Amino acid sequence: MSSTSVASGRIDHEDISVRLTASLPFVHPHLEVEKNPSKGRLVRVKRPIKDGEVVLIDTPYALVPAMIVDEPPFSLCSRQQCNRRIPVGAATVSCPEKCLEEVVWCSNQCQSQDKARHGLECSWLKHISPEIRQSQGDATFGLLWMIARILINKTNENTSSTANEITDDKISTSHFHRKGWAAVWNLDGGPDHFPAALINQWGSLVNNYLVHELLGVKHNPGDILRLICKVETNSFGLYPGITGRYPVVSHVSRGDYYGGGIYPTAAMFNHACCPNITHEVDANGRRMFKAGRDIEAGEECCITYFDLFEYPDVTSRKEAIKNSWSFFCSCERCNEEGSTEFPDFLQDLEF
Ligand SMILES: C[S@@+](CC[C@H](N)C(=O)[O-])C[C@H]1O[C@@H](n2cnc3c(N)ncnc32)[C@H](O)[C@@H]1O
Repeated sequence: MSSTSVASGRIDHEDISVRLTASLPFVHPHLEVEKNPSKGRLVRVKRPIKDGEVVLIDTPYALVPAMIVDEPPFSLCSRQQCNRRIPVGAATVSCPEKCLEEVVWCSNQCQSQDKARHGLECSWLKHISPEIRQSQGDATFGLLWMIARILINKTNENTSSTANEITDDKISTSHFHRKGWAAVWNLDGGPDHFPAALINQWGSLVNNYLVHELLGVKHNPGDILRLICKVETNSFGLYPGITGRYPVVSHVSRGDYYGGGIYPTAAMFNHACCPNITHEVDANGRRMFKAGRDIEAGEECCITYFDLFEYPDVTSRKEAIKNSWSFFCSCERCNEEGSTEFPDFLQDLEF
């Protein structure tokens, strides 16, 4: 067991495994959130942080198992307070209603403790998911299931209505003081961040599938649409390995996707292709962020949003970011590598 402590901002894996989820999220005392005109909010370091220090540990507000890969390396225990990853082939408990193959628990105890929560999604999964998967595809179903689980967790949290009063222009920089649904609703991303055609498509999905009598929770369709925008802007994938080692080790990938989730506190990190923060998920879905090098006071803390191993050149990285997150990366590495590339407009000129 390590002698370091959360209070000093230094924790290691052994500490985390015995710490109660209730004491999370942990945010290093040297971090603060501020606003930037081009990137929105960002996380900055007030006082230096050493290479390897844990800077943040977050618990997921909701997780869903991978829907888009044939053989994910793990399934996930459905009980939100457990989230255990279960290796393929290990024993699991399935839903007695056989609602969906991907719904499993790691033990009878988890299944029985999750009965009430799962009861709110079970009929919807059983009767509506086949239609969604067939007509909209697995990725869209995964997104809608994530939204359904968030709404169920919000309902179970029994939050006050004040969390719902936030509008996009009022999202607050005091994000680290918010927890649960209040932190989810304070996330960036509104309908104006996405093309109108996509918003219309999501609006139809909300009306057809999420405002539905078989889903055990009811919400305003406009708010559900805003929630989809927030989830699309802020969700994290689950991978077995570490994301964001830098410099990139050319033969080390973070491994295969096995699920996705919303980590409301960690979603404050912006992206850089030369990240100074790594992140990794433990066996219960908790996500730990560590300094990848010494970080000086005043530096921004950035993670990478994708596996840098898969996108070695600046052109493929810019393309991936544009397609998946709709922003233009101007990190130090892209600026440096981009300046050595032949600009697009010159390629069109005839000499
Ligand atoms: C997960 S959120 C990060 C926190 C966000 N800046 C906020 O205000 O809550 C992702 C969004 O942040 C912005 N962002 C992240 N990294 C960026 C970067 N390198 N350059 C520009 N914008 C970035 C984009 O708007 C992106 O959709």
